[in-house]
Amino acid sequence: MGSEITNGEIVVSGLTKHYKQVKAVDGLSFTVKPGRVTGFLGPNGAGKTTTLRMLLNLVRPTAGTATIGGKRYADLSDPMSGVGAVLEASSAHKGRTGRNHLRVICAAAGLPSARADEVLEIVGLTPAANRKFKGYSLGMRQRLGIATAMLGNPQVLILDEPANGLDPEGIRWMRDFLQSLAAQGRTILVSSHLLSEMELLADDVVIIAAGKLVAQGAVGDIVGNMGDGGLVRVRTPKPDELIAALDSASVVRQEDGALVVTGTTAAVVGEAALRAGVALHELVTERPDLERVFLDLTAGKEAIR
Ligand SMILES: Nc1ncnc2c1ncn2[C@@H]1O[C@H](COP(=O)(O)OP(=O)(O)OP(=O)(O)O)[C@@H](O)[C@H]1O
Repeated sequence: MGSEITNGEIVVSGLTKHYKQVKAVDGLSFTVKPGRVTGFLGPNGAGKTTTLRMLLNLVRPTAGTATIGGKRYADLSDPMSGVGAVLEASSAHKGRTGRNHLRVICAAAGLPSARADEVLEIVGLTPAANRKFKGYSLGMRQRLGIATAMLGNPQVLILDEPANGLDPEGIRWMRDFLQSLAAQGRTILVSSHLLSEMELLADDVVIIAAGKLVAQGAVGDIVGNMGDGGLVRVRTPKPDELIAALDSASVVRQEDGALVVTGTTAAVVGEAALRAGVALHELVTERPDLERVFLDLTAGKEAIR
């Protein structure tokens, strides 16, 4: 792996990018740890791509800094072995095979052409190595993009929306692939606008909206906190007695006779039923629609722009 970066921690500090009136990124600070897959999550237009572009020295910040392994990208002497990135759906010369596409880049970068076959193997594209790019599916194009980013055997991998358009099997492959790279001690940063994707792919998550940090932490903790607004669905032959035993303001009667209780847990409802001496025929916790909670968490911020 690249010797220049030994600890590929990404540190974003006070990062800001203004385009005339638009505060695309606005005083953003977060860190990304090596050895983990970190999801960079935010609704469309939140500023994810602009942040990644600043990290890769493709856009100049209005203020603040972004470093990888303690250095700005522009100061890396061998960026290819330090950082691999795929910012857009991969494109290649349509009539060129995947293998030749990679060989051309190897030649330009001074890498042995055998490296092309190694990265094809790493991303599972060997069977399609001699097929032309124009015949590649979206999933194969994503893999070829990642293969390109892996040419320099980078310590840090940055992928913009890598799961976009993948089918469940493709997402499962992506998860296993990214997890295996993280297990080797690499730093993996992947963006998405879908919480459900991040739940599948990431260990940690950084959530932004309107260019600002909303939350950062282990994906399980963040999703767990979002789940606090859970619902308990309960069915009893004596609903009036149960409602009397609960905070009635939190209970909604359903048309099918069930009760839905908000802001509580199944344990609290079960114990209230026991105290009231009513039988329960059903008691389930319903997970809130996390995508909905995520949108609520990040909504309203749009208006700030
Ligand atoms: N070159 C530019 N000039 C002007 N405004 C820009 C430019 N690049 C981005 N923006 C604006 O900055 C904001 C953030 O855009 P950005 O692409 O970083 O968001 P994003 O989170 O990556 O969204 P998406 O998922 O849609 O790509 C948007 O309002 C966008 O219109």
